[in-house]
Amino acid sequence: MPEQSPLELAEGDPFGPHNLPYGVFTTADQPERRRLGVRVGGHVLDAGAAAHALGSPYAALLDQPGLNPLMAAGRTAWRDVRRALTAWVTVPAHRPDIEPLLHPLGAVTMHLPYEVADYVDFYASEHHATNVGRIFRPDGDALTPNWKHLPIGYHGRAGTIVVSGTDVTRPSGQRKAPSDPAPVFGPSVKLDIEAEVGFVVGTPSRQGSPVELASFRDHVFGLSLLNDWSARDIQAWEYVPLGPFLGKSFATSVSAWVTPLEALDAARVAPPARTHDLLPYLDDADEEEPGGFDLRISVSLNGRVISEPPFSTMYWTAAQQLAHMTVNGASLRTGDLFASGTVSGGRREERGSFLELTWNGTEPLELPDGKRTFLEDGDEITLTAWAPGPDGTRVGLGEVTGRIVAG
Ligand SMILES: O=C(O)/C=C/C(=O)CC(=O)CC(=O)O
Ligand SMILES: [Ca+2]
Ligand SMILES: [Mg+2]
Repeated sequence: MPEQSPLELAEGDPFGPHNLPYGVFTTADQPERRRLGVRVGGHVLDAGAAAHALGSPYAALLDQPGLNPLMAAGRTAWRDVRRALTAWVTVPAHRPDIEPLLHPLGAVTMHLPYEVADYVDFYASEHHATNVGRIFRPDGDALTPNWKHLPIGYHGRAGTIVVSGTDVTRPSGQRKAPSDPAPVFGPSVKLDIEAEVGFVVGTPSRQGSPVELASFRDHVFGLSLLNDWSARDIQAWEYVPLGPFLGKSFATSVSAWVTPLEALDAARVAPPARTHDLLPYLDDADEEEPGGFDLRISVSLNGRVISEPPFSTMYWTAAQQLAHMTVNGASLRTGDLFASGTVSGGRREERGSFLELTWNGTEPLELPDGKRTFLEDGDEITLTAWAPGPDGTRVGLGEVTGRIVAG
């Protein structure tokens, strides 16, 4: 019997031709040569080599060590390249050219797929913000007065974003519990995760020109799963009044795969009903396209699912976040990454952080190997997700994984 082609995928494969996420890989025989790849089932297609083999006009965009040139090329190029890739992996006549350029995922090393420019992190889940407000500020209102009027965010540290699979060293820092007489220094004892989705900018914008809600698709290339590792003890002491700093800047993990927005057309949903009138630049009531995404996230600790945060519950949309972060005229650069904020649903088993899952350590998770409050050295956290695709298919978003090592 002839060997089955890697292009003949099982029915319902979440990495079929309806998905085609981008990544950057190296092979063992050429560990220094980073190449742009596209995931097809359990393989990665060497996109540059495929473009050359087929005489494609997109070879200059695809024969690259990273995604930046394609991201900068703009929406029409994104659509055309995706059409070409779809044909390359589906038209039988291309098989003899394409098949030799497919590498099994187990035989490649994945890298950060683009150079991160600026990094911004939002705070867009009403459930998360309410929980964190109750925990950190028990004497005040859970939501701050501005929360329903603008998507709150802060600028993070672009240079410490790492690709899935990278170990995370437990950070040290200052902490001071309210009952402590003075601050102490040492390894964080409240190391946590935040299950998030990161949106990456392709097309830049000019300084002084805000990006409107309706221009979201012209600028945003795609999205990835993201874990915003957070040291809650460092954060709780340092954040007043300027916000998160060292408690969140030591490492942020992203998936090796960037899913193009076009692959998620069937996953667009309306965000939750707005409870407050919005200023015109944020008012999405009359937008043609619903601003939410129906992404079903799953969080695992050492291989066991501990939470399933639903992204569809996010109050602020990525388009509103983009409009807000540019409304003052701040420009966008190719590679700017903005994260959604922790995704938490309304139920306990939908919370996207240990802070919330264990109520700041006061209600430990009961796991087969004992009670758990925050992360221990050796723990491995994996986020996965899928979204509805066309015709009842699923779009896999890959995974972001990281293991805690002692500091
Ligand atoms: O309310 C606070 O003091 C801060 C809460 C956070 O941890 C902010 C954050 O990282 C935003 C998010 O991921 O939703
Ligand atoms: Ca965060
Ligand atoms: Mg972080």
